[in-house]
Amino acid sequence: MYFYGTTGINNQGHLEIGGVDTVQLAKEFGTPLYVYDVALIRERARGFKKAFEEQNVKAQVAYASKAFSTVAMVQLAEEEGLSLDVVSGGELYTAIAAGFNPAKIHFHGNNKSREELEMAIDHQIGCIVVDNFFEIELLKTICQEKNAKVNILLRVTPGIEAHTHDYILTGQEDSKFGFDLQNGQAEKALKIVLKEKQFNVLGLHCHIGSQIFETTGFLLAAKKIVNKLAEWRDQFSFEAEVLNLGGGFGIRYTKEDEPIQPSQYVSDIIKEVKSLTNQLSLKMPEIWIEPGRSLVGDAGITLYKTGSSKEVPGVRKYLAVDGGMSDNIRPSLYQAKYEAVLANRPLDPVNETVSIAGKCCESGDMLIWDLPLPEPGYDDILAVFCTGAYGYSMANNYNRIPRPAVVFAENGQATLVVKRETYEDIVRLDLPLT
Ligand SMILES: Cc1ncc(COP(=O)(O)O)c(C=O)c1O
Ligand SMILES: N[C@@H](CCCC[NH3+])C(=O)O
Repeated sequence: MYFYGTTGINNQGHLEIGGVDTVQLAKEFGTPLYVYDVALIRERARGFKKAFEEQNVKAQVAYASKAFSTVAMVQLAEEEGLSLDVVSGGELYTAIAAGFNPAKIHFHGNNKSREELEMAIDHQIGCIVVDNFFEIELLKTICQEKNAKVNILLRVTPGIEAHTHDYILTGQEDSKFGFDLQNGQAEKALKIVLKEKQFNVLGLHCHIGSQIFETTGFLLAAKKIVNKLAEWRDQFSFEAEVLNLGGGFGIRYTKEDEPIQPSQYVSDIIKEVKSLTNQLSLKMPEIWIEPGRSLVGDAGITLYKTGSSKEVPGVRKYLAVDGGMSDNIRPSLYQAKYEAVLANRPLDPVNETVSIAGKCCESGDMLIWDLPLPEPGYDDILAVFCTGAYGYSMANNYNRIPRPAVVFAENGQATLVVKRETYEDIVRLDLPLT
């Protein structure tokens, strides 16, 4: 059994997190329930920040809020001195509603709407990460209308194929994101934005993918970009103040995953950028990163109640829980793997192998295949680990299942930070036939 952060077993023999008994949590707040170990999120945030401070490099650690965006989470990010990456009007609205300092917000996205860009400009956010030629024109027009000047980064694709699931590759040439560095698009974009007085071009951004376990991809990306920066310094007298290398740092979901320390990614990246800029006599840019999963992923667990089970003789036993792909779509979408225990009796001898099914009307709604467990009964509490990133944020109402509540646990204190959806919420936007 592997425990993350403050997760462990208490005197009652129950799983606890943040000093709070998970069986009590399930009783008080119902299931399914997302629970976060706040101390672990703080530890992860401080780890990234410290890694930069130790190397004495100007930096911003921007929390990629797509991993888990709620008002309380954004406030926690601010408490920890992080910047914030948002990718939609909804995430930006959440940040503003949370009172997050707009100057530390970076806005991403491959198809930001006019309304979203206007919202970003009106709130004077820190920077807009420009993704494509269409956006350059749109942003220019809006800035002219509003007589505004914005900080921008150009998102470039450096042609890196990170070793991860195909669907979460983003740094390769054939990508819907960004300007390609090698086929001349990035250079063409730079020439355009440098001419526009509405833009203050801070530098470049790239994101090579997600759930990456090696530093090689980041270093290769840095090398390609810094080499290009040297060419651009000579051609256009442009020197980047900022180099944003995105997020994507991998975490441990199961025992097969062997992540490296955040400080390792950071120190390898810094070493590489320092050495490259030195060689090419470029000034050392600020390094920005955008971790999402690695800040919140292993700090979250989901509690479910067990329900029906079905034996397929000689094949397998299915055990159904009261959630599924509606609260965690990652197994169906990416064949993502998770580990889990019975939270109400984690120390019971493991004597069964069961496959955890969700309750959605979809054969692919399976949370975990072949999970070793003590023989489960009806109404046991199943705790699935490492659901803190892209769980709540990708939750949906398929089969009109209400989305679960979210609780923050810290120092023995449980705080409800997102209420459970109700059936009234489910029909709230529906209009009857007239
Ligand atoms: C531009 C950008 N930045 C940051 C992230 C965060 O990635 P992760 O949660 O893997 O750290 C993503 C998602 O992959 C992204 O697309
Ligand atoms: N949502 C994905 C990762 C994509 C990240 C955004 N570019 C996941 O659950 O792993």
